[in-house]
Amino acid sequence: MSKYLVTGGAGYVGSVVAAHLLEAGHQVTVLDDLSTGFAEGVPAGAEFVRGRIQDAAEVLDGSYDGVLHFAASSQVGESVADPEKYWRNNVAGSLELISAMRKAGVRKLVFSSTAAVYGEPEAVPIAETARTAPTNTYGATKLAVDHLITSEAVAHGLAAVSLRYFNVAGAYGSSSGVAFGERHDPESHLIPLVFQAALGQRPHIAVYGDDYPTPDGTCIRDYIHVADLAEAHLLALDAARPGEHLICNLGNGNGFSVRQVIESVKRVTGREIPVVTAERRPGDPAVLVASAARAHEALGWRPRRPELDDIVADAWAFTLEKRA
Ligand SMILES: NC(=O)c1ccc[n+]([C@@H]2O[C@H](COP(=O)([O-])OP(=O)(O)OC[C@H]3O[C@@H](n4cnc5c(N)ncnc54)[C@H](O)[C@@H]3O)[C@@H](O)[C@H]2O)c1
Ligand SMILES: O=c1ccn([C@@H]2O[C@H](COP(=O)(O)OP(=O)(O)O[C@H]3O[C@H](CO)[C@H](O)[C@H](O)[C@H]3O)[C@@H](O)[C@H]2O)c(=O)[nH]1
Repeated sequence: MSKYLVTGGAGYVGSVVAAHLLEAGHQVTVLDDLSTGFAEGVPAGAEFVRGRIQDAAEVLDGSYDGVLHFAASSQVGESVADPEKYWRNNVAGSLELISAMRKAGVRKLVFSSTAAVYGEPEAVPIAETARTAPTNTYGATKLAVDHLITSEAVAHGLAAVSLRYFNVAGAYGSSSGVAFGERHDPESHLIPLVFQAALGQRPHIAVYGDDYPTPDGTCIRDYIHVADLAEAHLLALDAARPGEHLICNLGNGNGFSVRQVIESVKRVTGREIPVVTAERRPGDPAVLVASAARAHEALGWRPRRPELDDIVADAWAFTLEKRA
């Protein structure tokens, strides 16, 4: 059994990973300022400290075996409108966290990076060796933290893994029967927005552009089940080596179009979904699909829930449970 600090463990991905760590028998402390997370999202069995990563030195000591770092501001549009918030929270916050880790002698880190570091891809599927050219401040700050981690590994022997998530989706029902899913406010992600249209909470779903060079003209993305993502984090903790910074994409390697996602939601929910076609959203690449080859080789990771309907069904079950 090991002891881990999970920053951002009251948020969507962090709460699911914290639940997986607890189920694997580990001890977990969640550090979260609840800026976008929910105290009830912290899984039972985890210690909860309400606080900021900027003050991580007050929490970390030599009893921790590692840190899983999810805490961040992560809305692309907001990052363009208010870049200072993103440089401060994501980059300066991570610098304080990494510095506190060094002082406390905590020498293992798994970091939530993003496909947004690549920007408009030159080729798909996207490998980790692809050019990094983020098209928004959010992606730029995540790339800066990746560089920060590399230099810490080289200079001070940190054992580190960055996982570059593609489109995280779905929800997780833990063995204790508690479900963890996506609750962003405002919501900007496609699947929860299509649910809102299915529930009549918004008049329709707007498809952002149907003139892309794809088979049905709508954007293609690589949707990965949050529980598959969580399993990769536990494997990453095992794979981390002192002085090395391993970077792995996390996606299924399969793409689905916006229209395919809407069709899947129709099948799963059995509901009508009003759809309108809207302008392209600025900065949206036509196709973003991961090469998951390195995650397979370096982590021994394989997604176990790659079917879009299964991902959508789990997310729908969580949405209904939250409404009940
Ligand atoms: N959801 C996705 O599709 C996706 C894709 C790629 C990368 N990511 C990354 O994964 C991580 C988790 O994303 P999520 O979707 O779960 O987001 P989320 O907003 O649900 O979770 C982030 C959590 O971090 C907390 N937090 C933010 N700043 C903090 C600070 N300074 N100190 C302490 N806590 C702080 C928030 O309160 C929240 O609980 C983020 O780093 C995000 O950039 C997410
Ligand atoms: O109302 C909507 C919302 C989204 N979309 C489309 O649906 C696709 C998926 O959009 P999301 O906003 O759900 O996800 P993104 O692909 O934009 O973003 C994801 O990938 C980014 C990297 O590019 C970041 O990592 C981000 O956190 C992650 O959610 C995109 O083609 C988008 O244009 C619509 O058509 N209508």
